[in-house]
Amino acid sequence: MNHSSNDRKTRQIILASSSPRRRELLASLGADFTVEPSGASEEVPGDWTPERIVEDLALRKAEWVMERRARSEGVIVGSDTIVVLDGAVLGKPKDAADAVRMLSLLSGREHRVYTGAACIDAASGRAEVSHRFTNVRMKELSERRIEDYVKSGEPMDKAGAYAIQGLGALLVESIEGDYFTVVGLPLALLGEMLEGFGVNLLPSNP
Ligand SMILES: Cc1cn([C@H]2C[C@H](O)[C@@H](COP(=O)(O)OP(=O)(O)OP(=O)(O)O)O2)c(=O)[nH]c1=O
Repeated sequence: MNHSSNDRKTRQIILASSSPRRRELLASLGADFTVEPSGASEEVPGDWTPERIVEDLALRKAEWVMERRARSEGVIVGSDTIVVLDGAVLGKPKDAADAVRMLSLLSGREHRVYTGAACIDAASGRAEVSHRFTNVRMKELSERRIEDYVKSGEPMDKAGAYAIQGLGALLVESIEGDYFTVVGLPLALLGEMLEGFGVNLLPSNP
C-alpha cells in the first residue's frame, strides 16, 4: 500500500501570505495547504541588514497569522522578499514614478534578491527562520523600455519593481543562485525546513 499521500497530509501547512506567486510556487510542489494573508507591519529600523529584515518579516507574518487562528495545529509559513543594490533596500514601488526610479537604478547592474522563510509549529510555538539570496544582473534598460515595462502594471506589487516570472524576464541578463528565491519563496530551503516540522513534500516510497 502506498502511504505517501496520507503521510504528506499528516500536518497541515498554512501559508501566511497574500502573494499569488507564493501560492503558485507552493502548489507546484503538490503541497496540501491553506492560505491566510498576514496583516503584520513591514516597518523595520533603517540600520538592519538585509538578512535580518527578511528573516524578521517572514517570522512576523507567520506569527501574525498564528496569533489569530482559533485552532493550534499545523505549520505556519511566512516569507519576505527584498531587493538590495549597493546596500540600499528596494521594496515595492510606491507608484509608477518610483518603479521607474528603481528600474533605472537596476539597469545594467547586478543586485541581490533576499527572501526569508519562517515556519512555526502552531501547537508548540516552535519557530525556525532562515533565508537565501540570489544575484540578478539586469540588461541595460533604455528610458523607453523602462516606461513601457512600468506601463504594463507588472512592477507595482513586486520588490525591486520587476517580476522575473513575468514580462520582467525580458529585462534580466542572468541570475546566479536559486530562481525561486527571486520569485519569492525559496522552495528547496522551505522543503528542508518543513521536514524539521514533520512535513515531507517528497515522501519516500515504501
Ligand atoms: C524580485 C521579484 C519579487 N517578486 C514579488 C514577490 C513578493 O510577492 C513581492 C515582495 O513583497 P513581499 O512583502 O515579500 O510579499 P507580498 O506583500 O507580496 O506578500 P505577503 O507579504 O502577503 O506574503 O515581490 C516577484 O514576484 N518576482 C520577482 O522577480
